[in-house]
Amino acid sequence: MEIAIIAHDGKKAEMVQFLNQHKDLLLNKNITLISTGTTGKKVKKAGFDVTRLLSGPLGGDAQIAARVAEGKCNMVLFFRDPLEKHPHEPDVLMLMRLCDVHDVPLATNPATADLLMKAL
Ligand SMILES: O=C(CO)COP(=O)(O)O
Repeated sequence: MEIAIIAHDGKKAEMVQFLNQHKDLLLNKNITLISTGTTGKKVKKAGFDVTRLLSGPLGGDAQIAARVAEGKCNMVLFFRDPLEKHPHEPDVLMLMRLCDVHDVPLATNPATADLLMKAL
């Protein structure tokens, strides 16, 4: 299955920590990771195999949203930073909307993502 991982700047360290906590599961379950550009760079540096798309502000969220709409992406882990403003907020909302339209599991914080990992 394909899982998208995205983290705003203030949440990137938490994303890497989260992935490390679930490393065994992510490596053993035939899971493919995709991500927005800068998140992917950090995640790759931490030793994970990930397909990087464009950076969020340049359209990365929109690319992932398209994969959700096409039925290619099966889960989205999106650690948003609710305390920061983002120029591409419309793209962020579109991604979350399409997850709801297509009933694709979406976690926007580590606690929820943790529950989704338990369900895998
Ligand atoms: O902005 C983002 C999500 O909206 C994340 O993009 P980056 O991973 O490129 O920082």
